[in-house]
Amino acid sequence: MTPDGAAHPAVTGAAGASPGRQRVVAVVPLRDGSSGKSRLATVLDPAERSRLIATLARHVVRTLLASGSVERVLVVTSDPRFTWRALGSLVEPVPPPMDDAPPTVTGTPAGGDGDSAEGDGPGRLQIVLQPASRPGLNAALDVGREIVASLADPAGQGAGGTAVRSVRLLVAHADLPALTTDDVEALLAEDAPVVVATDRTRSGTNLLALDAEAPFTFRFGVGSLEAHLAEAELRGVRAVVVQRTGTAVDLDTLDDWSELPSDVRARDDLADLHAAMDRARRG
Ligand SMILES: Nc1nc2c(ncn2[C@@H]2O[C@H](COP(=O)(O)OP(=O)(O)OP(=O)(O)O)[C@@H](O)[C@H]2O)c(=O)[nH]1
Ligand SMILES: C=C(OP(=O)(O)O)C(=O)O
Repeated sequence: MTPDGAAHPAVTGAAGASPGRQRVVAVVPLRDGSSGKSRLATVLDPAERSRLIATLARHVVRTLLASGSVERVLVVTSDPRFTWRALGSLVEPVPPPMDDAPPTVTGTPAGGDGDSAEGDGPGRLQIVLQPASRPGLNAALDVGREIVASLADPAGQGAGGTAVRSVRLLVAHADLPALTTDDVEALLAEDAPVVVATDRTRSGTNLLALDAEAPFTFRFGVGSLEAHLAEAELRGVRAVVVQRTGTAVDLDTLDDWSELPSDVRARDDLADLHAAMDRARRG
C-alpha cells in the first residue's frame, strides 16, 4: 500500500473537471442488516454481523456528514428500518412528507459531537428505499444518482446568481472503517472527471467521484477498478486512481481486519467485535 496522501494518476488525457464550486452529494449503498459481511459468517454470528454492518455504516456516514464539502448524504437501502436504526443517532429526525413524495426518510445532523457543519439544513441525511424491482449494487447507485441529478440547478445558477456547475456525485461504500474527512476532501480535490478510490489489493472500487449527469455506467463488482477505468476511457474522460489507507481498507474478510491500522482496530465502536476477530485470526 502507498503512504497516506499519495494519489496516483493512472490515466491522463483531456483537461478534467475542476471541483471548485461544485455541490457534492454522497451516495452510500447499504443493502440490509443481515445479508452483508457474508465473508465473515464463519467468524461472527448473525447478531455480530448485523452490529458490524451498522457500526461501519455509521462511521462512513458520520465521516461524510462531517466533511465540509459534502452537502448531503443519501443512503440507498432495501432495508430502511435497519438503516434508520443504524443511522438515526446521527440526525435529528425530520418527519417524512405526508403526500406521495418519493420514499425517503430525512434528518438533520444531531449536534453535540462537533460533527455537523454550521448551517446544516434539514435533510442532510436521506434514507432512500431501493425498489425490489431494481436489485443489486449498481442498480442501487443508479437510484441514488437519479435523485442526485434531480438536485442540479438546471439554470446553472446558484444563490445570488453565481454560476454553479452540475452536482458532483460521490459514491462511498458503507464498510470503510478507516475513512476520514481528510480522505474525503482529498478525493474531492482531485482534478479529474472520474476519481476512483481503489481497495488495498488495487482491484476494486471503494469510492467513486464523478459528475452526476455524466454518462457513465457503474461497474461495481469483482475487478471494478479496471472496469471503471475502461468505462472512463470508453466515455473519453480522464480518470485518476487514489489509494490512501482510509479509502483502501474495507472490512470484508479477516485479512482486511488484520490490515486495519491498529488505532482503528482499537476504536470503541469496534471493541465488541475485536475479541471475535482476534480469536478467529489466531485460529
Ligand atoms: N443498496 C444496496 N447496497 C449494496 C448491494 N450490494 C452491496 N451493497 C453495499 O455495497 C457496499 C459494498 O458491498 P460489499 O463489499 O459486497 O459488502 P457486503 O455486501 O457487506 O459483504 P459481502 O457479503 O462479503 O459481499 C456495502 O456497503 C454493501 O452494503 C445491493 O444490492 N443494494
Ligand atoms: C463491490 C466491490 O467491492 P467488494 O470487493 O468490497 O465487494 C467493488 O470493489 O466493486
